[in-house]
Amino acid sequence: MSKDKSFTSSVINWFPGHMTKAKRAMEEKLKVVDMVIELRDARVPHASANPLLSALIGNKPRLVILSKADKADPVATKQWVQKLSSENVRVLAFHLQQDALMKPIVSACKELMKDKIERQIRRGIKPRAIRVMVAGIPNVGKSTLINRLANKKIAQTGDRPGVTKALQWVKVGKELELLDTPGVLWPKFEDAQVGFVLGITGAINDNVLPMEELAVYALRYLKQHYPHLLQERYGIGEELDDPYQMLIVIAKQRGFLLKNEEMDEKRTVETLMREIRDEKIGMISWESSDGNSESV
Ligand SMILES: Nc1nc2c(ncn2[C@@H]2O[C@H](COP(=O)(O)OP(=O)(O)OP(=O)(O)O)[C@@H](O)[C@H]2O)c(=O)[nH]1
Repeated sequence: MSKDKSFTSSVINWFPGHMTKAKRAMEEKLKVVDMVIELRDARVPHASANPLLSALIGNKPRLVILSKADKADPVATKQWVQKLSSENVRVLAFHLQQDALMKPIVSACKELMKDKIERQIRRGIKPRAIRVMVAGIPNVGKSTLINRLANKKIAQTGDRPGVTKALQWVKVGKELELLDTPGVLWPKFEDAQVGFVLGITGAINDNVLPMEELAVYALRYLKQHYPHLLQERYGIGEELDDPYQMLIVIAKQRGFLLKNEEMDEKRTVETLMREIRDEKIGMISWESSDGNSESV
């Protein structure tokens, strides 16, 4: 893609230059917690991860929660859950607004902290509640998760630059205590592909995004991985490979044509992107676990 460079830098510039502050705030919080709940978007589990988090967390146990699982391809999500799991890392996937969260999350945290708790018991120490913080990139579902676990609406300020707030704990049942503000971190910016999939899933403000480029990326990807969904929704046939031609098919199907019979590109692109984000096309994952060598 010819505009890869400018695209990546526009995405990077969108994140305010406060990464050092965010990192420091995260380090402060990490000092007082036993473990971390890291949120990632189930549709883009690689791109929505923060590149520094593993180093920051060190050997503290981690529960990775893949949010928005209701929007992702369930087969891909299952593969990601397996891929990201390890001895010190459990992985769960949820529709954060609808699924029962409390039981599986408390139980995963207890499981991850089992050794430490057992050591305390052996030494005659009564184990206290497990202290946990939630961390993740913007818009990944941190507030939704904290509010559901706390069972009330907690005013969120996050780690916004300039906002200082005393650390507050929220009780989650008897066995867990959660920091009421999450750690907000930036996503990976390693290449344009990451920027594209974050843009497509709505993690980045549309105002800074070249929407036609996102649409072209999305159509190419869908053609390769979910051709039947393109066929079902827009009647885009097997033979069509050129994303621009696919846009024309969509424009014709919807009647998005200008006076001269040319396609109304802006409207077509906007409609396509909206329908992707609203899962009108289907449940789609934008990264496959085979393509990404990462484990956490
Ligand atoms: N469909 C769906 N939407 C979700 C899910 N989790 C969160 N959302 C929506 O995603 C949007 C962002 O959620 P928030 O909880 O505000 O995310 P956040 O990480 O706190 O966002 P910042 O405050 O920007 O850091 C909201 O519109 C939520 O309703 C989910 O599992 N499924």
